[in-house]
Amino acid sequence: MQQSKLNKSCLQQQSIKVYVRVRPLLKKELGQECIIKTDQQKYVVIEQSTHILKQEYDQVFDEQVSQAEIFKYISPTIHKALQGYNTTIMAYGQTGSGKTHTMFGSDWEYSLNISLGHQSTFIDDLQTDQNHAGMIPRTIYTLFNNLQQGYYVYCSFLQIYNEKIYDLLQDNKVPQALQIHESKTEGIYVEQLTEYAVNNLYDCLTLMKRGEKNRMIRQTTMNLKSSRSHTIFQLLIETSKADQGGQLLRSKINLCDLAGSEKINKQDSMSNAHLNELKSINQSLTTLGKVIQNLSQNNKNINKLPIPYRESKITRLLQDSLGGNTLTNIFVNVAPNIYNIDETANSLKFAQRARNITQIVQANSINATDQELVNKLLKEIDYLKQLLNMKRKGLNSNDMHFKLMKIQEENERLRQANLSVNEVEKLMQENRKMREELQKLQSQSHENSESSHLMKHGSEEGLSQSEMDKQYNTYQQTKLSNNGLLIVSNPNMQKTEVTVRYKDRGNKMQTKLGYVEASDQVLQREKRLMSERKRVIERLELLEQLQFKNSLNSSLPLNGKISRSSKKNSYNLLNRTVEEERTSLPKLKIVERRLIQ
Ligand SMILES: Nc1ncnc2c1ncn2[C@@H]1O[C@H](COP(=O)(O)OP(=O)(O)OP(=O)(O)O)[C@@H](O)[C@H]1O
Repeated sequence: MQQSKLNKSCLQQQSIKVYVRVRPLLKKELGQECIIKTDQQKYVVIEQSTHILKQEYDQVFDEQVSQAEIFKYISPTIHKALQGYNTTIMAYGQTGSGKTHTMFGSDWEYSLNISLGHQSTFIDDLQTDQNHAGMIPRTIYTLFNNLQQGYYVYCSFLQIYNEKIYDLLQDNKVPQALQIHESKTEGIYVEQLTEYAVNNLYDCLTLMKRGEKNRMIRQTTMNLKSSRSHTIFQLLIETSKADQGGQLLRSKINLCDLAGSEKINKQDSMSNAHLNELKSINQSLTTLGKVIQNLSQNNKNINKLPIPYRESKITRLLQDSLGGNTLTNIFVNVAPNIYNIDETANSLKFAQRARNITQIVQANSINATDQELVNKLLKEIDYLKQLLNMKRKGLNSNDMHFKLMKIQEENERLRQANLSVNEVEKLMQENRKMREELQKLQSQSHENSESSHLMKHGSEEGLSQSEMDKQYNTYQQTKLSNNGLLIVSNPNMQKTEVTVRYKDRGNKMQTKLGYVEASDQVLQREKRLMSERKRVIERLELLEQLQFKNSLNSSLPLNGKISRSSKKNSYNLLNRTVEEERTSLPKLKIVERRLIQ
């Protein structure tokens, strides 16, 4: 096996690109003095007695410049990501300066003309909209529009709140703080962060909206909906087919919306929670400032300063974006009014320093037969299988042990063998398929748990099927017109979504979303399961007789034959239902034939 290494394409030197964006005055600020001027879309000019400056940036956007116009400067980096370059786009600035507006947009899907035929309208609007959708939805749109066959996309979304990392795509009631790790193949990564396999633009936008909803926000003096956490929405792009040189491409797009710094307002009484947030936001931004300052000085000095990446979670996670192999674009958002002049001057100082940082970048590719990659894939596949197994068992009475056992044996065989490029490609596809199945099961089990609760309420109310259907239709329309993104799906056609009414403890009428299962469909499913179970048991019994006849007491090679451990495990499984008989039964048939010969 070859040594683990990231293959290097030609190295390029690249400065961090810094864009300054000045937001317009908000309604509540109308009439206030604007102190920021822009010149030739390159310079920021401030001429006040306390602050006089004229500074150059890669681009300066005044309040007139639309989101669509701004995205034109970002779009080339997204294309670079498709060639294997890691890319980061982040927004920095004081609270209320327009970071979230720049990255996500401002309630854009509500403001657009989204009707019941929402999908095409939504996409058309994203294409033509000038001012609502921010850099993240536009990045997603551009990425999927340019994705070639054989490219896979995975998506994750995290927030750092009070110096703890949380997964924004898990609707955990008690969120679990996650840990940062570093490995040779992965670089710096967050353990247990869910990575969703996304196949299209809709799925990806839906995840973005789901995560955004889970983010911590609070009303502050500066902003009605102030983000209280740093977020990173990450898209991982991988090729599933190696090129002629046996290389697989792998790159990341980090889309980061930082929390904004905020002054302690002595007049306002702040809650302890608010003060704690403020302290940890300001501390992490100070560390980010130090990192940027030292990196920019190191560019000029021979004596290198230490870079305090580890002093905050955000700098640790962005380590590669700030001082490593990444094409980095920073938006520095500023408010235009005199009231914020000190914060604006600080933000511009940060922007100047960031501009001095140069990075050495290269496209990433991994040798498909790299031992570390292979080990990682095998480990992941083992893990996913176990998860899948548990999920499947939790969902219905079908038992997947038999299948799992077969796959584990196959895995063991692969582990001992040197893998060819083709085999690694197969592993990657298997991994992807399992992730997709797991995601489906996860969303189904979520629906199921909601369903049993709501079914109860539905029956308590004694709603008839037609009443439920009527309410379902009303619900469907509300949901589509409210959201515009989520499709109410009914994947296995065994359930019908309804809105059920019920009385709460205070005897007040409430409505909730629920599901009803058509009874004949349930019966049919049970019947099918029973006959599958019977057939599998018969096969296993026959196999046992044949093995006995042939006095097969020693292990056989695994490929296409059955081992002693399989035999033993098969017997343990006799009383369990096996779901995927179509895949397991043909294999058993082959075994029988060989034994008879
Ligand atoms: N370019 C812009 N055009 C129109 N409105 C804007 C623009 N930038 C910001 N706003 C508005 O200003 C307000 C504050 O913006 P936003 O929430 O994006 O700030 P922020 O920097 O993310 O703040 P925080 O750090 O507190 O989360 C919002 O109401 C937003 O819609």
